[in-house]
Parts: sequence; structure tokens; C-alpha cells
Amino acid sequence: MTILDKIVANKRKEVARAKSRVSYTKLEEAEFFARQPYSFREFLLAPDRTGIIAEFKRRSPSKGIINDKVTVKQVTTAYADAGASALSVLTDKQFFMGQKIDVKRARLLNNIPILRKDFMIDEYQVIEAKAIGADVILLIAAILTPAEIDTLATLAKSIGLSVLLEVHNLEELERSTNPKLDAIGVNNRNLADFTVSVDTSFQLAKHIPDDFLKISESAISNTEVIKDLKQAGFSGFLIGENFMRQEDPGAAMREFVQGL
Ligand SMILES: O=C(O)c1ccccc1NCC(=O)[C@H](O)[C@H](O)COP(=O)(O)O
Repeated sequence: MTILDKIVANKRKEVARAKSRVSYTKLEEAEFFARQPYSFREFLLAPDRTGIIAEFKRRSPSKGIINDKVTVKQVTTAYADAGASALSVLTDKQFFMGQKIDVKRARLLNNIPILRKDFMIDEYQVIEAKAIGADVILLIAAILTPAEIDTLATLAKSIGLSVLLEVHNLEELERSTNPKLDAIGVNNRNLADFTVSVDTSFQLAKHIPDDFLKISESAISNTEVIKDLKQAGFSGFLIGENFMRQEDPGAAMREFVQGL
């Protein structure tokens, strides 16, 4: 069983538990559910921002604990002040030490889009994403069929959320591309063996149709690579560990963006 299989198996149980505790009606009554989400596209393309989607990530399966000493408030507000175009907040508890309340806290404190970073397999999670204050959901091609991607993207769009599809290779890209998506993210981390290579983004860039925002995800650790990714057509850069492994992730991002 791969780590992704384990994450998905656990997610199925987690979603079943959540459904038995909080009904769809209750989610739709949540205060954030009525808000108009921010547009991922608008913020990513805004000339006064950096294109960086800055991630709040305490732990990962590949690295173990990255930083469990900082708060959502301290990190996300500093990321936004440093010019983040969007925030990414992990909500998976078991493997990433994330929690749904992290998104709610970030929402109350920030006025930029928030990506609910989780392993979405069920429509319930899409409704939940809006209820906790997210603006964007992630769909991972490696764990979803094209029909599932269509169903989840259709629901997300119907409630005003933006959709980021994550792919790791050309086969996933070709089978999963769908006009309802807003953005296509190339994950530079191979989720089977955790090796990383930004070349994955450079190789797939030309195959992503221009109708979609192009995002490069994972293992981005210097500004030179961002300049090259921009040349290759990318407008978004998802960065987690490079900032989070520092004592003060917000200060790390502030220093990093000076090199852009
Ligand atoms: O980060 C992991 O180890 C990981 C393992 C299995 C599935 C997903 C994983 N990461 C999720 C991500 O996509 C990253 O958190 C995100 O792209 C940021 O990456 P990085 O800048 O390398 O922290």
C-alpha cells in the first residue's frame, strides 16, 4: 500500500465520521457558507502580488514534523503581508497535523484566497470547504477518476469556489483536464517515492492548455527557479516547507520575495 493509498483509506473513514456528526444542512448554515469567495484567478494575476501560494504545513509524510511551534495567526498574516497571492492551509490531521479550524482562523484574519489543502474524495468535503471559509479546493488526479473530478468541480463551481487540479505526469494531465477547472498544478513531488524535481513542471508546462492558470507545486526553494517558471508560463508557486522549516516562516517569506 502506498502512502497515498493509506491517506485515502483514512480519509474515507474521516469523511464518514464527519458526515455522521455534522449534517449538510448544518454546514450550509455556517456563517462563512454565505460569503462570496475570492477569485483565485484574480489574485494570482494581480500585478502587485507575488504569485506565491504560501502554505501553512506543520508536518508531512516525507519530512515528519516541519514546524509545530508557530500559530496560524502569526504565519498566515505575515505571509499575506509579504505579498502572498493566496494561502494554502492543510486540513488533514493524521498525516499533516492540519485541522479544519486552521482554515477558519486564517479566514478571519486574511483577505486573500485560501486553498483548503486536503485529499478531496467526496462532495461533503467541498461543501465543508466553503463552510470553513476556503475559496479554492484541490483535486488530485492520482486519486480521482475523470468522472469524480467532473462531479467535484461542478459542485465547487456551483457554490463559487475555484478549483485547482493537481497532476504529476502527462497521463494524469491528459485524462483529467476538464473545462470546469480554474488552474492546473504540477506537483514536483512524486507521491509514490517522495523524490522531488522541478523539471516535472518544466516538462509539463507546454502540455497545459493556456485556458488554465499554471501552478508549480512543491520543492521550490529559490527565487531563480521562480523566474524560470514564470518564463515557462507559470503564474502560481506553491511553497510550504521552504518557509515553514524556519523559526519565523513569515520573515523567511519576506526575505525570499526580495529576490524576485
Ligand atoms: O509533502 C509531502 O510529503 C506529501 C506527501 C504525500 C502527499 C502530499 C504531500 N504534500 C502535499 C503538497 O502538495 C505540498 O505540501 C505542497 O506542494 C508544498 O510543498 P513543499 O513546498 O515542498 O512543502
